[in-house]
Amino acid sequence: MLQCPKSSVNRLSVHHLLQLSAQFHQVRAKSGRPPFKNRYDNKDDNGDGYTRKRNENQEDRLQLYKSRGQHLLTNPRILDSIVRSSGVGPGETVLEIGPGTGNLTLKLLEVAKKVIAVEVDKRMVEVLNKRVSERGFGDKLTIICEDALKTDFPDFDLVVANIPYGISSPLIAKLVFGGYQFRNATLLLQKEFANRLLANPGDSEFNRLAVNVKLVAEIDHIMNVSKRDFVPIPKVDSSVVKIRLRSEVPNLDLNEWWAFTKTCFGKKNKTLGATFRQKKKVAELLNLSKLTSLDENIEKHDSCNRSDDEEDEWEDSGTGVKSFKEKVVGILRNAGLEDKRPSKLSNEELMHLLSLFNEAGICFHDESRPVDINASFAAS
Ligand SMILES: C[S@@+](CC[C@H](N)C(=O)[O-])C[C@H]1O[C@@H](n2cnc3c(N)ncnc32)[C@H](O)[C@@H]1O
Repeated sequence: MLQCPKSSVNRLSVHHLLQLSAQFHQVRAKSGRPPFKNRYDNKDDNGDGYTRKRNENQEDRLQLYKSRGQHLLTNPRILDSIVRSSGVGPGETVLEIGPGTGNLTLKLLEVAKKVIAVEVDKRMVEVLNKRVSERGFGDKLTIICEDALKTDFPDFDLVVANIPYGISSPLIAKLVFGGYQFRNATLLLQKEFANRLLANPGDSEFNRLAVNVKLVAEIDHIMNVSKRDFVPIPKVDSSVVKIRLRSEVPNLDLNEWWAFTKTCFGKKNKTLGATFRQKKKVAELLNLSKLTSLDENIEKHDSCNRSDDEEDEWEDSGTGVKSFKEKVVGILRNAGLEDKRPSKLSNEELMHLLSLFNEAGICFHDESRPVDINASFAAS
């Protein structure tokens, strides 16, 4: 009788599956019936690293960890569609984040000039290396065995990747704000996350990440992918999106913009009036504005822009919190935005509001603190 270990199916190692399979084949051989052929007996390497694992002893213990987002895309039709929709050409270098066992990498190597694969898991890298050299593509592949969020990427033309979903926000922020020049990024993302990225002002999913990414890039939906196309099957469906950097981006201080959108979208369903009336927020902005006005250039600029009356009011206000709050809310009111929710505003409206605040000497970015894109976008 076949015996299945008591561990759950998700934790069933390939080693156990091989044992089960061997027992099954022995029973069948004893019964005199011809050997049973299943899809795991195939020698073909049709982009399914999992299939090969069952044929090769050294890979038979490779466990896939959910914590690292290790869901391998195994449907060759979807893999082909992703490569086709990326538009990668024979002269181009592709950056792939999280190549895993190489299902997508092998498809990319067939058409690209070069692939740079960034993979954090050494065990995956071993399998990838082996499969790629067996197919004679070794010269075209560079593997960087590091955390994609902690390493600088070499030059590339395109990104094509089934990324670990847990790092989607900071990774996309790194790609679009990291100073990289590339034609486009074709990414497989969790469907809900993709919907948020694709959302427009007024949509319920519209959030800070969408606001920020749309400032510098355009995003298109390419296709949906069923959870059943992955091994192991995840809980969620996926979507492929294509991100293209805009050729012209607004001329603004990105640190200031990120800090501003963080304030506005802190509670995205609150009106801006309610957000900017919060005592803590008012005190924070007041402190920041005082700090910033110590800067020589800003001091000059402020003095030029403030009337004597305004200057007196600023200085006479003791802690200044009350008059500062009135000033902040006054700006919102005059702009007709006091009762508006940030998720209903276009980027142009938000940029206009930021310029009004800045002109009034109200700043959002604390220059004494270094900006960490990973941390800043981790929770978007
Ligand atoms: C969703 S799997 C995709 C595997 C393969 N591309 C496929 O489609 O079959 C994500 C891969 O990203 C790797 N990974 C997870 N976190 C990473 C990180 N911070 N940097 C680089 N790779 C990472 C995982 O080890 C895993 O191999």
